[in-house]
Amino acid sequence: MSSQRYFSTRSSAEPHLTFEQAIIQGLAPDGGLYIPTAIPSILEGALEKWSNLSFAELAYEIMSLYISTDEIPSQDLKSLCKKSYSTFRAADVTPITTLQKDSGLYLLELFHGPTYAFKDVALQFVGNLFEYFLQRKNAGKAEDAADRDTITVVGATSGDTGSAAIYGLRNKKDVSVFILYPTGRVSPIQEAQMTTVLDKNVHTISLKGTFDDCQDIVKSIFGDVEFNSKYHVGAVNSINWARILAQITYYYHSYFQLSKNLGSTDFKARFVVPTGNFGDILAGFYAKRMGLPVDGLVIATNANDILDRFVKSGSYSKSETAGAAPVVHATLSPAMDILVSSNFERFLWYLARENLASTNEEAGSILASWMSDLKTKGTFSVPEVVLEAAKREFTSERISDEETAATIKSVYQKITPKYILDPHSAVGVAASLRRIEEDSKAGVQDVKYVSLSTAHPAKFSDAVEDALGQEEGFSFESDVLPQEFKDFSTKEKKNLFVDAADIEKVKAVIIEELAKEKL
Ligand SMILES: Cc1ncc(COP(=O)(O)O)c(C=O)c1O
Ligand SMILES: N[C@@H](CCOP(=O)(O)O)C(=O)O
Repeated sequence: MSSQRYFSTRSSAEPHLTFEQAIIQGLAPDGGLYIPTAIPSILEGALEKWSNLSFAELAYEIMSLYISTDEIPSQDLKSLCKKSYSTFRAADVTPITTLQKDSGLYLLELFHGPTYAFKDVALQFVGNLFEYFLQRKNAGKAEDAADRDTITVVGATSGDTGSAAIYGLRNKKDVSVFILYPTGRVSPIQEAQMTTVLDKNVHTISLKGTFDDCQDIVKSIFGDVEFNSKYHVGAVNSINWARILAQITYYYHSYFQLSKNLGSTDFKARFVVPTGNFGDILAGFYAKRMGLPVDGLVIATNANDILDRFVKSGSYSKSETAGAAPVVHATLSPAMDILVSSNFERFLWYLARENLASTNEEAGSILASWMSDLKTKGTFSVPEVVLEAAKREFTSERISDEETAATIKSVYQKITPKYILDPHSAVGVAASLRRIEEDSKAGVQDVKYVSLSTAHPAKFSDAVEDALGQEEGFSFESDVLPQEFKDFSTKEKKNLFVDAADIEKVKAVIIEELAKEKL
């Protein structure tokens, strides 16, 4: 198969990169996100052929459609997939569990990886992929050679990407990791997961600001040509195409599990995704476009609802009402407290290309214009034809904190007694329950809702304790906390602090810390 090439959402006139180049580059020089020149279709009979594969085998089959053997030989890619998913606690890696059979509600548990959040599925793979590319580039060079290829990973997190990236990249040679997170806006467990990793090449930076401030600084660092060319900046956020690619697998794997569970494929599969940066559900979009029989993709947001507002209005606006200042709400699901969903740009490109543009170049220009308006005016609107196309791919629900807490409680009490949801998963389940009720009233049948459970409840004690603390016999300590989390309080920690959303201060810290690594 000829190798896929990758180009920027903002200008396909730029050089088309190989898979390796796109992964190492992370973000395009024009600020755009890399997308493949084509979304491959699965072959006739693939669904039947793949239905009994292991997660790692299935990941290989899917990734092979985007990575040609002249870039990564089959055996190497199989080994990368096998290694990446050998670290998961569940035999099925991402098992499906039945929440409520009668109403067709299922939960896709994505939190059985090393850091107990769905980010592990991609970041275990990304860490091994970076290592693979670097080992290949540095083959034959001395361990201390000055000309070794290196990567300085700079990532932003609202809580889960950070630890998943650190656990995916720690102990990797020629890699340094810098993770920015908003001070006081991640959970204690999320912070401890990051700051208790004392490896010399791992650095966490607590920054006074929001996740969006951290994300904007990361993107600006990628745009700093001099800094980037000197330090070879790498991306672990979902701006990196490898993150999206690796997340496609669990849509297929869960569909196969559900088909086996039901003993039939005669159902309509609808995936409900608690959404913040749009990377998780975008993988579902690719899965569907490739040929997975997906009857619907539902965006479930918390009060930070830029995506829900877009789906309902066609306006992509930082402010909730015209003229008002943008606000990032602190919610029970903090990892989704995101103002601008950076990955939405990839989907917007397909909307522009398929509904407005006659060439890729024209679509890139439209995207560049929309992104420029978003930056300068805080908003842009799309034509009706584009909004209608968007709604054929995604619908959306906005879930309040009250509904989130009520859903944690109702699942625990009656829907699936004693099952404990984390608040992000509860956003998705609340949206699913809303849809199930609507379907019932409308007489819609044969729908199965797969709600993505994106984190283990142990990572969000406040929300879980608030919702369940009064339940007889409930104990967060004994019912929820894994032993490894109990040890955090006594572990040594290291952290760095930046007192403002200031890119120069962040760059200075990175430079200083890189120098220390060499001592
Ligand atoms: C636990 C959890 N759930 C859901 C999300 C939303 O995923 P995405 O950002 O890919 O939309 C995130 C991160 O954003 C998360 O950390
Ligand atoms: N919720 C995320 C925010 C960053 O999302 P990403 O998918 O772009 O890494 C987090 O947990 O950090």
